[in-house]
Parts: sequence; structure tokens; C-alpha cells
Amino acid sequence: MTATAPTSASMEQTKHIWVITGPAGCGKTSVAEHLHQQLSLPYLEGDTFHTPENVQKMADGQPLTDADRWDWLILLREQSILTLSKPTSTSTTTTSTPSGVIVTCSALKRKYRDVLRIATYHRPDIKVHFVFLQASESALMDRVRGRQNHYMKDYMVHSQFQSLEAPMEDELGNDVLAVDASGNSVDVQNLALSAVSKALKGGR
Ligand SMILES: Nc1ncnc2c1ncn2[C@@H]1O[C@H](COP(=O)(O)OP(=O)(O)O)[C@@H](O)[C@H]1O
Ligand SMILES: O=C(O)[C@H](O)[C@@H](O)[C@H](O)[C@H](O)COP(=O)(O)O
Repeated sequence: MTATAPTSASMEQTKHIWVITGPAGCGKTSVAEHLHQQLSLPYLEGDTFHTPENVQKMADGQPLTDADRWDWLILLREQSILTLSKPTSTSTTTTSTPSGVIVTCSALKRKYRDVLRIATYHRPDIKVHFVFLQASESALMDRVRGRQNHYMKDYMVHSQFQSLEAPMEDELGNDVLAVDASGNSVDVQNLALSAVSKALKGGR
């Protein structure tokens, strides 16, 4: 019996988009920086892709609407795909494209996650994963209150929880990794890294 020839898709290296999600203050930036360092993957900070108008709106204490968020979500998706095809230097003189990219995005609602999931359309080599950082509203209020020099103020956290559609069971069994984000920064960073490593080993 002859072995089935692998398809061109299965011969290609899978490329991963790791979206670090959750309401303001859950630790997206802190976790993304850790994954960026530990996995040597490029990192896109979602906050830096907002338009000045959106940033001003949030700084003025007004939550973004769906309409404010669409172009931002599409931009994050397209920039993630682009980053996966950008060669990165290695320790040798050769260059290669990264096997993944880390991106922070609150992705509060299911339809926002669906916008990011579109990255896999026509790209069977790409997998999108969401690392959902879970902690209580009061804990996030405290963290955002303690954060300096950021447009997002603590009184915005409540609106983030009002918008939040926590991933449902079908998402959790598929492309969402739920991580307990109630502990200290180091614990949460380690939990997120082990969830990502486990997903990579399990071929998820
Ligand atoms: N697990 C944690 N416990 C306590 N403080 C944290 C934790 N993770 C992050 N922080 C701090 O809380 C604030 C918000 O964290 P950040 O990573 O910016 O969250 P996000 O990007 O989700 O808004 C920062 O000042 C950060 O240093
Ligand atoms: O660091 C933060 O405080 C958050 O990341 C914050 O900036 C916010 O969550 C989004 O960037 C805004 O967009 P949403 O209103 O869609 O969350």
C-alpha cells in the first residue's frame, strides 16, 4: 500500500496568530510581552493601532461603539497576516518568516473575534487562537487605577464588562484558551505561556 501524498496545505508550516484578549487591565500587554520574549515571536500592541479619534474618545471616558471598532479589528487582522510573511533575522545570516505573531486586542464580543477568525479564510496554513484572560471587574478596576500614563481610565472598566461576551463553550472547545488572570503578573504570564505551549504540542 502506498502512503497518501501530503497536501500542499499540510506540507506548509502552520502559522499561529495568538490574540491576547480580555477587558482593560486583565494583563494583555504584560502577558504579550512575556510570550514575545519567551517564544521569540513578533508582537503587535493593539492599543497602538487605534485611530487618534478613538483614543481621544476613550480618554474622554466614552466607550467605543461597534462602528468605532470594525476598522481597528480589520487592521489588526491584516497586520497580523502581514507580520507572518515578513522575514525576521535569525542568529545566522539566513532569514525566515515567523511561525507566529502575538497580538493584543480586547476582542470583547464574539463578533469581534469572528472578524479576527477571518484570517484563516484562503489561508489554510494560519491558525487563530485567543488567550482569554479572566479576572473580576473589581480586580481590573484596581489594576487600571494603578496604571500610569494610559488613556484608559479605571471608570472605563465597567463599560468593558458591559460589552464583554465571554467565550462560550463552543469557542472554549475550539480556538479559545481560558487563563485564570486573577493571580500576580508572574503567575498569569506563566499560566498563559503553558497554555500556549500545550496548544502547540497538542496541534491545536
Ligand atoms: N496579574 C496582575 N496582577 C496585578 N497587576 C497586574 C497584573 N497584570 C498586569 N498588571 C498591571 O495592571 C495594569 C494593567 O495591565 P496591562 O498588562 O496593561 O493590561 P491590559 O493590556 O489588558 O490593559 C498594569 O499597570 C500592569 O502592570
Ligand atoms: O490596555 C487597555 O486598557 C485596553 O487594551 C484598552 O486600551 C482597550 O481595551 C482597547 O484597546 C480599547 O478597545 P475596546 O474598547 O474594544 O476594548
